[in-house]
Amino acid sequence: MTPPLHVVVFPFISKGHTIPIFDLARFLLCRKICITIFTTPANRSFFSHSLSDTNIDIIEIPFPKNIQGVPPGVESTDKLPSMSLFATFANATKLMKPHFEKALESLPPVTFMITDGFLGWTLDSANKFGIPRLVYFGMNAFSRVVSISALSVLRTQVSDNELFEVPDFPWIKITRNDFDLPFRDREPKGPLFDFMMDSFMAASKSYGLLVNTFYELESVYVDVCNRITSPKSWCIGPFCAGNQVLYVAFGTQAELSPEQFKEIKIGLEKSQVSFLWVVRKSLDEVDDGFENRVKNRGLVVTEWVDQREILSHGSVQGFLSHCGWNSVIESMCAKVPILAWPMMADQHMNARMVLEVIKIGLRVETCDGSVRGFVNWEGLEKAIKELMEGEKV
Ligand SMILES: O=c1ccn([C@@H]2O[C@H](COP(=O)(O)OP(=O)(O)O[C@H]3O[C@H](CO)[C@@H](O)[C@H](O)[C@H]3O)[C@@H](O)[C@H]2O)c(=O)[nH]1
Repeated sequence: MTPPLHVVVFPFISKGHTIPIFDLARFLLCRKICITIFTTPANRSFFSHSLSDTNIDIIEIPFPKNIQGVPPGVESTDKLPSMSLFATFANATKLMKPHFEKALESLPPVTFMITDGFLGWTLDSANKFGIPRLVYFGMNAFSRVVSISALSVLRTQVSDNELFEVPDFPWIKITRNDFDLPFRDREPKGPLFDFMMDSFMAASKSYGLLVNTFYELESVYVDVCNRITSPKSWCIGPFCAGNQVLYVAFGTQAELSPEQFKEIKIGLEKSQVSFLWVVRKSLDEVDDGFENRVKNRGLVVTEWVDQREILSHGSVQGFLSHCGWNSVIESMCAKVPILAWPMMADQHMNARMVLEVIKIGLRVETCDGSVRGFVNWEGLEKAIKELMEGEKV
């Protein structure tokens, strides 16, 4: 058996950079990737608390002491007395390099690392250990390419509030004041500028950029980004939608054979999706370890639930349903697409309506292609993946 992929993750020590990385890490966990995440002692409790439901290994390495202007114990940008200390703070992280490398030495083989763009110094460590570095920058493709394209105009005399066309995107008008200091200066310089240039330089020599966006949202800007900058930007967001939950419930009357039950369990396990499965009777007399194997992403409930509330939860992105009319209409109201698995009564007609008339769902595949056929785990896994990930397999 091939060993699981192992990824080292090092978010920048600021909440706005760390929180999306937690989402990304969960996304990787769902794909059976082992994760080791780095942070500093003062951030440890935030990490442990936020990741308490996962098996992510947290390694803390000391944050440098006696950094001028940075009070002792301040290890996150939200705790800085003033953001004017940002460059000093961010530059101080470079002193963590020996600790980071010492920790890397003792880890099992690392497949790749994902480190924040502001931790540009990790590129050197990555190269030393022969580990590809993927960079996470908090910004989207639009902000990035519009800023790059505007550089030539910022070098001119254009005044602070004068609208100008962005050279590569003439339909966008911005002003010099849309940029922070020192970047809006005609000739920007200073510690923050130098720090950013170093960060961008390190990113450009890395393996790839992970962007918290999706291609369809800003395809024009992503395409330009990939044309004028390197390495490639991979749009794998939105990270916050990484934990999409499939709600599985077959109403109050449908009966499933033990064989069919077994296939559902395997299908849910293999699909790797997060799920909430409401069953009318307990899963099995024999404990086959199913609930334990899916414990970080799947929940089986045997009690009555508030289905409407579940469907209206933002994480629920799909409903594997028997297509009882109440379930269909509740799913529609909650704007949740349906994976239809009709079983009896009007449900077959409802499924046809869902698929062929209002087109708000897909259907599970039966072994013999008939509407009442047995559904094996492969057919179920395939349909779940298509519904949840848009992947036609
Ligand atoms: O734990 C639970 C289980 C069910 N529900 C609710 O119970 C209702 C279930 O209704 P439905 O989805 O229509 O399923 P059935 O109970 O199976 O419905 C029967 O009645 C429907 C309406 O006539 C028919 O369309 C179905 O084929 C028939 O099986 C829905 O409102 C659900 O929200 C909960 O709130 N919590």
